[in-house]
Amino acid sequence: MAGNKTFTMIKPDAVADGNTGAIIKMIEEAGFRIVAMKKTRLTEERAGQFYEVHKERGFYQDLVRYMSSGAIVPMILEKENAVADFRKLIGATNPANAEEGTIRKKFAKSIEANAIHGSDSDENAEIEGNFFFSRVEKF
Ligand SMILES: Nc1ncnc2c1ncn2[C@@H]1O[C@H](COP(=O)(O)OP(=O)(O)OP(=O)(O)O)[C@@H](O)[C@H]1O
Repeated sequence: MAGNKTFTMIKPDAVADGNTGAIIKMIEEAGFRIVAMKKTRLTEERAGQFYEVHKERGFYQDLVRYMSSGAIVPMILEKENAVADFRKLIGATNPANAEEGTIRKKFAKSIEANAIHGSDSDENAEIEGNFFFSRVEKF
């Protein structure tokens, strides 16, 4: 039976450092199927839309600048219990608190340049996936 879905994107620091392949390997080895994937770049305006929920936070402007500073690799992933299991695989937002064996422990540089994003609910996974991919790309 098909599992449920989550959305992720490899962030500019990790793509620029050449860690895309290693991160995708960890994701697939953890049992996630890649439903959709591309390499693209966000304008400041689109990055601002994506992180709109953080608009009032002090780090918002820096985050928008950082997220539009280089290429990213967004993906839709499928697995049983996808959202929770993926959050476990990526580890804590701040890499200083991320557990051994997590993607952020291995690849994140700081609380901002933390290598990867993972949706925090089924509802947001759907919204975020639709932000990057059209219906025909999701197979
Ligand atoms: N205090 C902070 N200073 C700088 N950047 C931050 C800070 N807190 C969060 N961020 C950045 O904003 C992103 C979104 O913050 P959020 O609290 O939603 O974390 P998260 O859910 O772990 O991350 P994501 O949504 O990217 O998976 C973080 O991944 C990080 O890049």
